[in-house]
Order: sequence, then structure tokens, then C-alpha cells
Amino acid sequence: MREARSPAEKAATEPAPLLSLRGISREFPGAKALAGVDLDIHEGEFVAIVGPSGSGKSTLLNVLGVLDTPTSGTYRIHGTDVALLREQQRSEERAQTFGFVFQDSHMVGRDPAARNAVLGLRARGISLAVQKRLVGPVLERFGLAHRAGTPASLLSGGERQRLAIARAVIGSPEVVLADEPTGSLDTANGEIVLRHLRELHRKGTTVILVTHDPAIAASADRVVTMRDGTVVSDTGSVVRSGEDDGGRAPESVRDRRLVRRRRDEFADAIADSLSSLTVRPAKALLLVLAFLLGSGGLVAAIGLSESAAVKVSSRIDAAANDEVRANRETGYGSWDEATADISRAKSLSGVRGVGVVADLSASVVQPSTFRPGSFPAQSGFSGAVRVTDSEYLRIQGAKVSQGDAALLDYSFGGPVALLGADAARQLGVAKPGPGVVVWLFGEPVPVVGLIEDPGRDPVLSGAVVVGVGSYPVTDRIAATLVLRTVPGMPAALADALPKALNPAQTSDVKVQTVADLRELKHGVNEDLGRLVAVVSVVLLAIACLSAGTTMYLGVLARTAEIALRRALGMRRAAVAGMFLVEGAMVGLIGGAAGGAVGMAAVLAYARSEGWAPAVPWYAAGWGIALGLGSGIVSAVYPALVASRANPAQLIRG
Ligand SMILES: Nc1ncnc2c1ncn2[C@@H]1O[C@H](COP(=O)(O)OP(=O)(O)OP(=O)(O)O)[C@@H](O)[C@H]1O
Repeated sequence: MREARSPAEKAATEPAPLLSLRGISREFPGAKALAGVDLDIHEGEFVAIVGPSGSGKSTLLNVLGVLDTPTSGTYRIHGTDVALLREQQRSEERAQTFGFVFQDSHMVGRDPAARNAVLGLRARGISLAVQKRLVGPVLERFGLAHRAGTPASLLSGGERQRLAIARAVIGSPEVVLADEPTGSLDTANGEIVLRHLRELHRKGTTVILVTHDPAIAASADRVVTMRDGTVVSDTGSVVRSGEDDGGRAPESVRDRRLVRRRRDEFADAIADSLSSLTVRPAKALLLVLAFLLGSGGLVAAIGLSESAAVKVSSRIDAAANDEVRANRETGYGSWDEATADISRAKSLSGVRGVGVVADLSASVVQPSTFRPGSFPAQSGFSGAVRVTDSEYLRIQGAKVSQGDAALLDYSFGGPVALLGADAARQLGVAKPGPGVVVWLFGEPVPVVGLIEDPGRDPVLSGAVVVGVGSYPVTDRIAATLVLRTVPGMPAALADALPKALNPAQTSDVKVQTVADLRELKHGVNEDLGRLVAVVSVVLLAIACLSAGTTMYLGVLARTAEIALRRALGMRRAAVAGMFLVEGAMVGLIGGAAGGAVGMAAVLAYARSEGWAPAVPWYAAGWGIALGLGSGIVSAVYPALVASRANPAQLIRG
């Protein structure tokens, strides 16, 4: 039934319009989609908007649904000027007043039908209990109860569009806006969808649909025709008096249970992020891996630097407490002079042992197990040739196996040698024994033992060691006395030594304690710390960048889904929250895994180096915190892009 009345008549008899547009224009770069539209729509109307392609129908629908903002003009809903609403209020208006049905049903394909049906409720932070209470009846009503658990991607086109209507009306909107809802359906399915829309209207919902189909338009109570962004004809407002079912059904009255709760909004964001991660496991795994590498590298770097520092510290601390070194600036003219100095040093109180050590040039001594002149020659020896006594080995804590360090101190009519473990390996000596020799200065020297543990002098591992006096001093030799002292005595002995060794010329005696090295230790720690910082920052920056890029691509791939959520009333902050939560979760998992991997790497490395691993407890916490932090940071830009997008634009695709 249609009736046309004069504007004056209308104004006098009609109630205030539900939706009212005055002089609405919408311009896009290069196109004016709407050019001064005036239109009033009253509660309970069934309006068809028709017109040629490009005439502005969809744009009008988007403006009506607060998906898009007009360039100029005034739009009032229930008398409230929409331009005065804040973004959050606009979202609320979309959620409470409107239900949207698009030509393409825009389902979240991976989610079952029931979850899609409640998408609007979830987007609005409606409690799970209310969602559960509403979803059964609504699926039943649209003939989808048996498909509740089926992923939306497996539904037929007709089922999907019925599901779209179910989703649009589950929150009891006052107005259903449908943009060519039958456009992608065959006649039979199109008819079913239309029947549902009419049924909604009969029960009191205002229905506004855009259509190209003259038959559908003819069945509407009111037809608004658009051309070039303006309304060129309008059959006029027709409000049914509710003759079908005895007045407006309570369906369109706002449901008191539909109260937005932040807690539920947040819970839904977490659930969605989890589902998005599990649906794309390969992507999620790559993201986790990026954070794992970043935070794992950091934890490993902290652990290794700490372990190394502990190792360095313990060596330095021990030496600082009980070691003094002394040498003559002019060196020694003979080994007897050095031996005399040893006796003088030993006579000082607080001294527990005195050894002497000097190095010969390996390129002159040419250690080899091949007789000189043999062909092919053995490759050049890369270790040291150390002249020392058994006392030195003892005070350094070196351990000699398969022989005896004391043999160094005796003369058997010629020198004897001990080999450090690395030196023995390099020279191809498996074990000492009769006839096992190493050639030094072109002469065979019996090997009388192996140094299996170099103690505090790491050089011994790679050294060929011969006794003091094995070779006469031809020129002055730079030998160093090493004193092991009672703990705490080095400083006092450092003062006493020059006078004890050379009272006539104390300046000839140079004394070193290891205290200076304590400064060095700080330097070493600081350098390592800086290195750790640089490496970890670079690794985490790479992780953030790759995660940010992947997430940004994810946002682009999910534009339709995001648009839908926004159209269904999701707030900008909640959209951003969805991506931030996703980033946080990936970062957290990656960070925790990285912490574990980093620690394992430190333990394995420290064990292989024979260090005591020192992984501070906070390293794992750092891994997790940095993973979490960088996960969130990497999601900031994608989250901003997603939340700032214009829903109308996104729905156009
Ligand atoms: N986001 C946009 N950016 C640029 N131009 C746009 C945008 N949205 C709409 N337009 C332009 O505005 C005009 C109206 O578009 P609209 O989609 O509202 O028309 P329509 O009547 O719904 O067309 P159809 O029936 O083909 O869907 C068109 O010229 C279109 O190209």
C-alpha cells in the first residue's frame, strides 16, 4: 500500500524521523558520490534505494550506517547530530542502531557459523553467556541450526547470506541496512533472503536496502531513486501500522542484556588473536622464530659475557691476591744470576714459592719431531718455547702427566722437554717414552712428560717447556721471577723486592702486581656489556621489523574482516588491541623460547670451554620481557593502520 502526501501534510502528521539527512554530500578525489541529499526515514519503513550504477546508492547506505562521514550536510539519528559524536559514540551507534548485510557476506571463513553469527556481539564486548543465549534461536530462525559448527567457508552462498542476516539482527538493531543482499544469489535463494527481510520488517525493524532488481524494488513500501548523487524521486514515507502482528514487536527495543563490557572485549581480542595464530601456523611460527632469535641471542650474550667475566674475574682475583712478578730491566747475563735472584726473593717473608720463566723464539728454536733436513719438513710450530723450573709449574698449579716436572730441574748431560697438551698434538707426540724426542735447535731432546693442565698459565698448553740452564745464555735474557705469596701480601712484597734483589740500583728491578688488572677487568666487563647491548638491539630490531612487516601484511589480508568488525560496532581501540595482543603473544612465546634456547646455548658453550656457566637468573626474565615488549612494539604500526582505516573504504575492498 502506497500513499503520497504533500510535505506540509507530512510535517503535520508524521512523528519525528528516525534518520534524517539534510544537504548531505560526499566527495571523493575525482568523484562526487552524493550531492546534496535530503531524506527522512521513519521507524518501521521498508525502503528500497535504486538507481544506475555509480549513482551513489552504496555511499548513501554507508553514510546512513555511520560507516562513512559526509563531506558536508547534517545527518541526525533520533534527532542527534552524528557530526557531534566522538569516534567511540559512532561505534556505539553503529552497534546498537544498525545491522548490516552486504552483497558479499564477509564471513570469517575459518570460524564456524555460530561464531560468525555472534561476531557483532563479540565486537561489542557482550558477555559470552548472553552470546550463547541469543545464538541458538537466531540460527534456528534462519534455518542454520544444523550448520552451527560448520566453518563459514564451507557454507553455500544462500546459507552464508542467511547467516549474514542472522549476524545483522542478533543484536536487535532498529535498522537493517542491506546493500544488494541478493546480488550474488540465484533466484530461489534471493527469494528466501528477501522473505527473511520482509519478516523482519513485519516484526518492526526498519529495513533499507539497495537493489538493482526492479522486482525487489516493487515489493518495497517506498522507493527512493538516485541519479548522479541526488535523490530524483521518492515514493514517500509509508509506515505500516502493525496490522500484521498487532503493533511493533518488542524485537527492535534495545536489549538490556546487550551491555558492553571491557573485560569481555579484551577476552575476545585474545581469543581472536589465538585463533588467527593457529589458523596460520606457518606465519605464527616464523614470527615466533624471529623473536626467539632476538631474545635468545640476548640471553646467550648475557650468559656468555657473565660466564666469561666470572672466569676472567676468578683468575684475576686469585692472582691479585697472591702473585707478584719481578724482572730486571737489563735482563740476566746467565742463569746463575737468575737463580741468585730466586734465592733472594725466597728469603723474604710471606713468600711461598718463587719460579722463573722466560720465552725463547720458536722460529729460532724450531721445535719439530722430524729430524732437521728431513723431507717433507714438518710445518712450522705455532706455540711458545718456555724456559722454566718445576717450581714455576707448581706455583701455577700446572699438572704434569706421564712424567715428572722435577726432571726439568736436573741436568742429564743435556736438556729435557715437557709438552703442553696442544703442543703435543701439534707435534704429533702421543705419549712420552724412551726414544720419543723433540728436535730443538736442531738437536734431539727427550720428551719426559705432558702438561695435561696448564693451571693459571694458559700459555703452557701450547708450549714446549725446557728447564732453566738447558741452554746457556748467549745474550742477556729477559726472565721473569714469579712469586707466589701468602694471601694479601703482594703489595708489601712489591715494595720490598727491588731492595732485596738489587740494593745498589733498585730502579733496575721492575715489579708488577696484578692489582692493575682489576681495572682491566672492569674494562673487559664494560666492553662485553656494550657488545651485548649492540648485538641484542640489532637482533631485536630485525625481529621487530620482520614481525611488523608480517603483521602489516596480515592487516592488509584481513581488511574485509576488520571492516566488518568495525561495521558491527567494534571500537578503534579494540581493533588496535586485537593486533597488539597478537604481537604480544607471539613476542611472549618467542621470548620465552628464546630465553630457554639462549640458556641452553650458554650451558653448552661454557661446558665445551670448561668454564663454570654463570647465567644470571634475570637473563631468562630479560628474554621474556624483551620478547613481549618488542612483540608489542612491532604490532603498533599495523594496529594503527587497522584501527584508523575507514570501514566504508575497507568494505569496498
Ligand atoms: N572510496 C571511494 N573512493 C573514490 N571514489 C568512490 C569511493 N566510493 C565511491 N566512489 C565513487 O562514488 C560514486 C558512487 O559510488 P557508489 O558505490 O555509491 O555507487 P552505487 O550507486 O552504489 O554503484 P553500484 O550500483 O555500481 O554499486 C562512484 O563514481 C564511485 O566511483
